[in-house]
Amino acid sequence: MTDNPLLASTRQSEDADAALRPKTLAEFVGQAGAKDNLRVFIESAKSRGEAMDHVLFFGPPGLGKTTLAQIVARELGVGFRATSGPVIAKSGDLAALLTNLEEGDVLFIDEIHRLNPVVEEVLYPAMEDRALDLIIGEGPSARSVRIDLPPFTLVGATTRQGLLTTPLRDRFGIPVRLNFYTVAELEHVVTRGAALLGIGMDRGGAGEIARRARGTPRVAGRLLRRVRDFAHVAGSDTVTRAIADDALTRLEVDSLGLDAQDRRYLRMIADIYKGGPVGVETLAAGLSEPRDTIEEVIEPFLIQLGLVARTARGRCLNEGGWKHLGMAPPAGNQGGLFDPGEDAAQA
Ligand SMILES: Nc1ncnc2c1ncn2[C@@H]1O[C@H](COP(=O)(O)OP(=O)(O)OP(=O)(O)O)[C@@H](O)[C@H]1O
Ligand SMILES: [Mg+2]
Repeated sequence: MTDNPLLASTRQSEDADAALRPKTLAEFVGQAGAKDNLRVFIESAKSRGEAMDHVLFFGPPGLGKTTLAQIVARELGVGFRATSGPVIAKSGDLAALLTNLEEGDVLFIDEIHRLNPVVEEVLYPAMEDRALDLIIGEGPSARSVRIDLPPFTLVGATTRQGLLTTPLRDRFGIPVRLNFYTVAELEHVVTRGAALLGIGMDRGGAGEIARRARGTPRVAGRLLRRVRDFAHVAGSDTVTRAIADDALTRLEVDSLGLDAQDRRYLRMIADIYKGGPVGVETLAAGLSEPRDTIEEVIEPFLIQLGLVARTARGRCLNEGGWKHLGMAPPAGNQGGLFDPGEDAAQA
């Protein structure tokens, strides 16, 4: 997912993110079910003195996968090694990472759906038997040697759980889905962030930013910084609802939290394809966006809001989508009639 400019800029803001990143489970806002379960698994692993089972975090960008991976290591009181799928080019690179782990360490592999298949093969025995199968020599004299690895916890993160191979997915004992945050949770994220950054913020201001943060803490953090700039220039030391609303409107973030890119996507389906169905490749070409960006970044939130649906025949605008654009569906349009099976499968 680093191939697209949007996510690349996301990566660049990772430094700014670091200041707001919660360091403990207690500080981590929302995702109550996931947190409760993780707490149990962490406590249990600690009391048994064993490495925790492998964990897979999956869900849209910016919901806290990397943050939780770091928290898991910290709460377990073990070392944290981080890498990412596309960076591990050869199986030898992964072997080197694995043999350098210390007992109990967390090895974090971001974008794990982008692992090279040859590298992935090395991971199977490492995850299952905590062993490494190496081939020594070449030709008829080649032999396989098994090396034991220290007990470790693999933490994988992906925005595309569906792209993981079944053997890899099955080897994670603890799969954790992250969901979009509620407005109340994001209000908490904004209030906490404002305090950490020394920004004056009243409840109205926090509520307005939270409502328009696309269900995503990373977006909340980004909007918080931008709104702070507007407040600063306006000579106000407290962000109120009016200041937040004015700033967000100028940033082209609308009442549902959709940005210009989201609206361009909705308008393309409405104006050119009369509400759909239209295939994702066609939309990608029309919007000059990579298909990945559409599927990973744009669509999940619009589907969550019920504005569009993924159907077997393509994307369709739902009634809410037409309404949000202030348009009426053309007569005879069947937008909203969709096959729920595909959405479930895509999730
Ligand atoms: N539950 C939370 N409470 C407070 N802040 C959060 C929470 N989750 C995420 N954040 C903030 O959002 C930022 C983005 O989170 P993170 O980098 O963990 O997302 P991610 O799921 O790994 O995204 P990506 O898929 O792009 O890698 C963090 O720096 C942190 O400041
Ligand atoms: Mg991440």
